[in-house]
Amino acid sequence: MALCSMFCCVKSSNRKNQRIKESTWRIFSLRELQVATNNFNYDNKLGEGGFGSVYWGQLWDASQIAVKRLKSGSGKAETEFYVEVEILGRVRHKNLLSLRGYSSQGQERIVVSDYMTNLSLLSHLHGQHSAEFLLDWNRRMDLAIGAAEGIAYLHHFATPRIIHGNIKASNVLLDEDFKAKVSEFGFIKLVPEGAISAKGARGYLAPEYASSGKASAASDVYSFGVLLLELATGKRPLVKSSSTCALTIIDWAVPLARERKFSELVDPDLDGKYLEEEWRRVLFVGLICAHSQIEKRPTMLEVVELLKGDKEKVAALENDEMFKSIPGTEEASKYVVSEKVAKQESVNV
Ligand SMILES: Nc1ncnc2c1ncn2[C@@H]1O[C@H](COP(=O)(O)OP(=O)(O)OP(=O)(O)O)[C@@H](O)[C@H]1O
Repeated sequence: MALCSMFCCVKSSNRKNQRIKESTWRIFSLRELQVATNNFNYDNKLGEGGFGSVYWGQLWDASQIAVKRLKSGSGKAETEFYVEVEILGRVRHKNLLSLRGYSSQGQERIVVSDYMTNLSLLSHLHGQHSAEFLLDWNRRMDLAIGAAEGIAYLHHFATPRIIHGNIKASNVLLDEDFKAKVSEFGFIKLVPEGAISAKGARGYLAPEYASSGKASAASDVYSFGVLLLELATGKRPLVKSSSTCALTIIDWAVPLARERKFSELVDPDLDGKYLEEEWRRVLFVGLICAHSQIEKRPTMLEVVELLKGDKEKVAALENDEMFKSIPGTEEASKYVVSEKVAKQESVNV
């Protein structure tokens, strides 16, 4: 908390500065990053994921940065790292967190980006900012569309096309105006295969990605669907169903959506203040994205259109087979299967 307030103080005085520095791309020396992060001090640590740890830092010009130090030993050879990171560094879109540069000395492989003052969707939905209720419905809708546009850019317009591979709430960052900045796109190319299946991605991985270890545009769509469901329901990707078991948010939501029990699905933190039509759109789009049959999932471009409210497409979506009520037994047996799976995975909830 102390660390957070320190960041917030520095934040406002640096806003202007940060905007000016945003687009510069360069190689950092290890020494400069050591100075900026107080030698990768524990107090500067923002968190740790499957690839390594992220530190808050401040450069000589007072701009704030996030420094991702990839796990030692997992580093790619210098040339390979350089090639991949240079490709990612060229990607620019209003809803993607651009890289500022990198450092590659000895065994160290470090990626530098701007520090996002409002942290991540994870911290607002389930973490340190959740009690402040800063994500009203308008912001959530805006974040959903923004993040979808960022990912659609990666899939359909970036050269070469980029698969994100690790879409989740901690990788959707919020800038000072609460606009979505999707981070860590393409990082799966910077780390060894399998790093993603770490426990942090639980509940986000499409079944075919979890079993093959191969990410695809369709597996990104699945993960994005889970994210939409989190925004609509306020639940985590794994929903507690008993003291020892959890369901995926999809298995929890599908039966309720089929029975049109929306009041049981909506995030109570919204306190009834949301546009029903938009909320349903986010719910149904989220569910179709997470369809178990890959070919039924929309592309990210279609997701953007749907979220923006293409009336015909949304109506067709709500009438999709997936949301037709199925008599008793099938629904019940689906729950049992999910519970078994959850048990086998010894999910900790
Ligand atoms: N540029 C940034 N600005 C602010 N916070 C950031 C930034 N980059 C990362 N973070 C935060 O730092 C924390 C650690 O990030 P990190 O990416 O290491 O972990 P993760 O997202 O949980 O897992 P993974 O490595 O699988 O993405 C997360 O809470 C993330 O939201």
